[in-house]
Amino acid sequence: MAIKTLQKVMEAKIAQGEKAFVAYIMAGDGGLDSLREQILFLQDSGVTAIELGIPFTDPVADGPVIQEAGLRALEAGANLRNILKTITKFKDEIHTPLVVMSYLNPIIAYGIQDFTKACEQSGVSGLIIPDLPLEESTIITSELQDTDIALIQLVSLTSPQKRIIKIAKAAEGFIYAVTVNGTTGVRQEFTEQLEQYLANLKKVSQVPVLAGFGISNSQQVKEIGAMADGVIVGSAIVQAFHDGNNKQITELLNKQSM
Ligand SMILES: O=P(O)(O)OC[C@@H](O)[C@@H](O)c1c[nH]c2ccccc12
Repeated sequence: MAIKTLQKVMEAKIAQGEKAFVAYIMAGDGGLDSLREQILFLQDSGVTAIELGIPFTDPVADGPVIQEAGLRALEAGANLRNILKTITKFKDEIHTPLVVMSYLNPIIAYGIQDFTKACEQSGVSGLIIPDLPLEESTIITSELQDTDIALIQLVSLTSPQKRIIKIAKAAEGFIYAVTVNGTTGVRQEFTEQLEQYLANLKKVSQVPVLAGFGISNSQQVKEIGAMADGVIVGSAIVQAFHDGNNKQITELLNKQSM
């Protein structure tokens, strides 16, 4: 299996002695019209990849900030289909890999084959499907095989080592190391186990290991970034865009200095 673009981009960043930074946004929060602007803003800010959240009525892994953003996006009429269609319109302007994060339900409703085709047409480089366990992932990996779209696997603090090794074997793009037990959203403190957890993942994984959940300020970006190959920041960016505080996002990235 050829190495996919998303992974190559991550590896190139890391090879420069830098850390990867993935910024999550809720697609359609602020209306579908603001999607282009938000993506280009993050691209200009120098993020390594952009994670596009698809709004869903039952986002079991999400905390209040992303839940509310999802409701606003749904109210604005955003859905998987029109989000992908919107991106297709300006895909030539996007040079930063896009990762679609969706729960399984909207993908099944779309139809897996049609969804995969639409992702290819809009230039999507990766997928995160948090409620699709590795054991069932063939329903989509069979469609992704001949594409340049990577299915990102998630690992949690409670994953047993045997499972971690299994996931690492199947991993492509990067491994998403969830850093908290619970839902997305800003945290003040992280478990003492974090360093060991991430070190172990890096040891068993052939692909970059990125840490996400709870990371919201430059101090945390730096500290947790140092333990992994990079970080993923969601709620803090979603909130900043909602507040019109783009400067805060720039600061988060500028002080990255990892
Ligand atoms: O918001 P946080 O705590 O910074 O966490 C990242 C996260 O938002 C993003 O990657 C994400 C949003 N919803 C998810 C559901 C599952 C896995 C990951 C996600």
